[in-house]
Amino acid sequence: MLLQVAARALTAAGVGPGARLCCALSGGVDSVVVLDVLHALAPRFGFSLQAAHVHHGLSPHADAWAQACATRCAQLEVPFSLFQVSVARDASAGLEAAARDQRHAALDGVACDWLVFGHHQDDQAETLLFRLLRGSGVRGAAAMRAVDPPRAARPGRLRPLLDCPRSTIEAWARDRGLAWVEDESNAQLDFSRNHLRHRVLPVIGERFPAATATLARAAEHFREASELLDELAALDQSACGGQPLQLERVLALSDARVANLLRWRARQDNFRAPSRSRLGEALRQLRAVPASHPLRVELGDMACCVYRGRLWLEPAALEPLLAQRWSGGDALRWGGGEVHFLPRHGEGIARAVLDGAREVVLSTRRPGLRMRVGVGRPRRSFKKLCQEAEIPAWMRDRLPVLWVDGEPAWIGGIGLAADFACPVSHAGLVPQWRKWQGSSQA
Ligand SMILES: Nc1ncnc2c1ncn2[C@@H]1O[C@H](COP(=O)(O)OP(=O)(O)OP(=O)(O)O)[C@@H](O)[C@H]1O
Repeated sequence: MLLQVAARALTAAGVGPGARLCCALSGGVDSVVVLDVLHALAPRFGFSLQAAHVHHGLSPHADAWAQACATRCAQLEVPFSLFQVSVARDASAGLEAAARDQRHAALDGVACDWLVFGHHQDDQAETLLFRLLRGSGVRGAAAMRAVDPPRAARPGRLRPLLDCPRSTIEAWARDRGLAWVEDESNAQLDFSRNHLRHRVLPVIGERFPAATATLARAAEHFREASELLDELAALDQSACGGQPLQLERVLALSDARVANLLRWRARQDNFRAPSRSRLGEALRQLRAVPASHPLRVELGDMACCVYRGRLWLEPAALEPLLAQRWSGGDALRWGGGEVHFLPRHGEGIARAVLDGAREVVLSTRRPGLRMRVGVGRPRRSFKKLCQEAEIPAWMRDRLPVLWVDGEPAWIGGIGLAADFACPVSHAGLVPQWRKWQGSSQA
């Protein structure tokens, strides 16, 4: 039964001949069984198999666990890698979370298409209960997936035993005479999750024998709901004019939809999830303040900004700006973000002008700055340019200006000076301002 369940997950992931699988091997019963199952299925599917263990150096038994993993892989003739990481004992997110981050970062470095984990149905149920008790929302309560496809340079994640109860996995290990190590921390009841596993769930199970399967199913429902909320947010963003959002349309949505949209937007730009109370406060201000009024409400590490009927998110903390010389590079840092110089034919600033200049500097505006943005149009003051480009007052001192021999050639968020424009069929450079690292938008 275990083989069939795992085979179904591999098929669903499209694993076939030539795929490279790596078993994330802790040495515990779950991943030892996964390794065993993968080893049995490899000839049928034609994938190559390796295993990796992360040595956190936290337990006095860590060396023994790593040795047990190496021994088992040698018996199966499966290539084995050992990663040694050092976890800061005073990590602000907590020791377990820091170890987890280090583990996943190390495993992401394995040259493979899929990392395969030993998570099972009881993990799913325990995680749901734990998270609900900690106050998670729909997204936090969403189930792990059996198949998380690879993205960017990161291998995909497979959890082929996710639908199996722990008892089935342990029975397989006993029947096959497998050896595994016990993590002594799993028995410590002062860890909340262990308390749920050893004390709470058995009591629930006395009255509700199918509790584990039912809770795992509930986690699936939460995942579906969470995916639907993400889809709704993407639709709402398009209906509200994309980025930046049009405030009037946003305010036509219910509070719950605005909150969902802002949470989703925050995730897209790698901000931390805002607290419910701060989000409520932002919503109150958005609805109370006249649309023409500029607004900047801080929500944790991001700020919700409104200016001239547009709404967007940006980092709450503004990083210092340092003037820098440009000497032909692809990019310069600017505050928390960057200005990129993209080579384009017949577009942007004439390359020959930049190469022939005595000094090209990226810095902020200078007193008396005036610039002509269109051929034949008058030069306009910085203030006027900002008003036309609808740039709020609090951002104006942070706009990057490219000074070529003392003349403004480009202003981030405003555009190019007509006098510096690249003639057709000449080499040009188009400056592009990415306002902060992690921003999904240039
Ligand atoms: N030290 C390790 N080295 C390699 N793989 C590991 C290690 N620890 C855990 N794993 C992998 O992660 C799976 C889940 O382990 P465990 O339940 O201890 O972690 P978790 O923190 O609950 O899960 P997650 O890492 O997904 O948050 C294991 O079955 C195994 O595949």
